[in-house]
This record gives sequence, C-alpha cells and structure tokens, in this order.
Amino acid sequence: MAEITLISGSTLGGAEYVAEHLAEKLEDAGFTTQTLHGPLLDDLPQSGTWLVISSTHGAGDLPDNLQPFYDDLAERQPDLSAVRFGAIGIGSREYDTFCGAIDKIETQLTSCGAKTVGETLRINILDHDIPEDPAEVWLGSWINLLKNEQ
Ligand SMILES: Cc1cc2nc3c(=O)[nH]c(=O)nc-3n(C[C@H](O)[C@H](O)[C@H](O)COP(=O)(O)O)c2cc1C
Repeated sequence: MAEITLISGSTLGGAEYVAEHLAEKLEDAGFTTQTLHGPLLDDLPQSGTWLVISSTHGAGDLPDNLQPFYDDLAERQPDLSAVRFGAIGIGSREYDTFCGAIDKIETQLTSCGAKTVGETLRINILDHDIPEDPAEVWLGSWINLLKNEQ
C-alpha cells in the first residue's frame, strides 16, 4: 500500500509522540511510513500522502521546528497538486487561538494545490490527557477515506 509521510511540529514533544503512535498504527494497517519531525520543505516528497500533526505555541503560532517549512511554503508556493493530506492539530481551549497552527498549515497547503482528505482533527488537551487516543480513532476513518480514494 501507499507510503505515508508523517510530519510533526512540536515544542514539548506531544505531537511527536502522536506522530510516532499513528505511524505504528498505519504500519499495522499495511501502509509504509516515513516520520519526519520538523522537516524542511526540501526533505519531503512533493507527491503522495502526507499526515501533518502540529501543536500550537505562542499565540496561535507554529512550533519553532515547523516554522521554516511553513515559511518555505509561503515564500516558494510549490506546486503540491500531487499531494493529498490529512491534518491533526493539538492545542488547548484555554487559548483564543485554539489550534491556530494547524489552521495556518492547512490554508497554506491548500493554497499550494494540495488536497485535504477528511476533516482536520483538533485535539483539546484539556479534554484528552492522552492525545494519542482521539488521534487513533480519527485515523481509523482517515484510513477508510484513503482506501476509497485509491
Ligand atoms: C507558551 C504556550 C503557548 C501556547 N499557545 C497555544 C495557542 O495559542 N493555541 C493552542 O491551541 N494551544 C496553545 N498552547 C497549548 C499547546 O499547544 C499544548 O500544550 C500542546 O499539547 C503542546 O504540544 P507539544 O508537546 O507537541 O509542543 C500553548 C502552550 C504553551 C506552553
């Protein structure tokens, strides 16, 4: 089955754990995966399936390790029409800018021509001590959507 590139943006490590957990689940489901924590745009295949998992920091800002990727997307506007992606945000409802980072990333990827698969999941850590749990439930439906599109 297809290779999925998991991309994480994280400051404190939570989104990285979620990415690693989901990579294992995808492998169990028969996909091959590559997991990249804070990659640059040039590290990524510009076709195929991406799963982006990012927390939010500052006031609706991207984690530092994913900011250069985002800046590259905004400046270079690469043609990502051969990319389809799913997106998971992790944040806290304590902030007005709840999950602001994944919203920015999704907007930027879409403006470069990438196509969203499924609805973006926004995990509120106040409701979920273990963000892997809602992410895994979401992944089940996302896998079904991927299979239907193949
Ligand atoms: C300084 C700071 C600022 C934050 N700002 C936001 C924010 O603007 N929006 C949001 O949804 N969550 C915000 N959060 C919550 C984090 O996204 C949340 O703690 C998340 O689990 C951190 O994930 P990580 O371990 O991958 O970095 C903030 C957390 C900290 C410590």
